[in-house]
Amino acid sequence: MSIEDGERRIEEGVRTDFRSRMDYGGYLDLDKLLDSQHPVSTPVHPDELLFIIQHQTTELWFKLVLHELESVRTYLQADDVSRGRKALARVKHIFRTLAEQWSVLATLTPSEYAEFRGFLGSASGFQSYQYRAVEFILGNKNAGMLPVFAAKPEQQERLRGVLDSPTVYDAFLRFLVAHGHDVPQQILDRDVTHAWVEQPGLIPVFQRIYDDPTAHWAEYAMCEDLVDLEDAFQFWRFRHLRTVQRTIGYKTGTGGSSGVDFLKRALDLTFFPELYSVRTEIGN
Ligand code: HEM
Ligand SMILES: N[C@@H](CC(=O)c1ccccc1NC=O)C(=O)O
Repeated sequence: MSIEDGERRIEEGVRTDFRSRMDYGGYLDLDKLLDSQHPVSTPVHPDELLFIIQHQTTELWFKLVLHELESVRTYLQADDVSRGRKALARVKHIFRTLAEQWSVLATLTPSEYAEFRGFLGSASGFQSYQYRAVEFILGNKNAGMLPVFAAKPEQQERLRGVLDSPTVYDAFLRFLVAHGHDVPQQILDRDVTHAWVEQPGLIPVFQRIYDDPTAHWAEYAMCEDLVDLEDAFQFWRFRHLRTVQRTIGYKTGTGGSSGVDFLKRALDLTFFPELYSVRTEIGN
């Protein structure tokens, strides 16, 4: 009998004494994690906890995204496309989850948010160092973001490290060269500290792959994975924009930007423009 009087019987072997054993909370450092929510509103607004947890969970996922993207780059450099694709798939699923998570924050009404927004001062997601690092490693580099982190030298240095390193796309182009594709040398020699700008010289390279996927399956699959990733990332940006619009309308941001209009312009940023442009040529 599995249920008695509505209770599941706890089996004999189930451990209950953790005075000298590793337990759940210890392993996960839950004391620290669950003691990290500090509302600043006075009196504490009941919805500020939602606001904090939504950000903290996002930052935790960003931490994993960055870690996985660094490994995608390493796998590509080591010519291990299968493992690269697997790590990329994980990142894609994280972004889909994060895009979906906006619906939780959307339960915060404009009037509820207005009641504690003033307590946030000039804090803004614009100052998220991990978000910026993810943008950088994917190619949206912008050295102008570094001063934002001047008050946090450790973060600023890590961000500078990502700015100075090749992107996932740079690593992918080298992978293509190793597999016999004719990537123009001046593209390979680019200054990796700059934002990626569309390179028409890459279109024929991708055209050759898309014209005969069977002959270039690994490269083809990786191209499609990158498109999936850009789509998922843009979807996150879009849902952020729409959540902001429904919550603060056209107010200027706490970070000092115009707000919705500034966020809209981020939708024009792109990581892998040639992978979209090549689609225009398919079937012609
Ligand atoms: C009601 C909730 C939110 C509002 C009203 C809001 C509003 C804004 C605004 C107005 C900006 C532009 C910068 C500024 O002037 O402040 C911004 C940027 C940003 N926010 Fe939010 N945000 C919200 C929730 C979130 C959440 C949950 C995250 C997750 C970490 C987030 C991450 C970001 C990031 C990364 C940026 C920089 C975007 C960029 O540079 O393109 N925001 N937000
Ligand atoms: N920029 C937002 C404030 C905000 O959303 C925020 C404030 C503190 C920490 C993170 C935030 N999230 C995203 O910008 C606003 O203008 O209302």
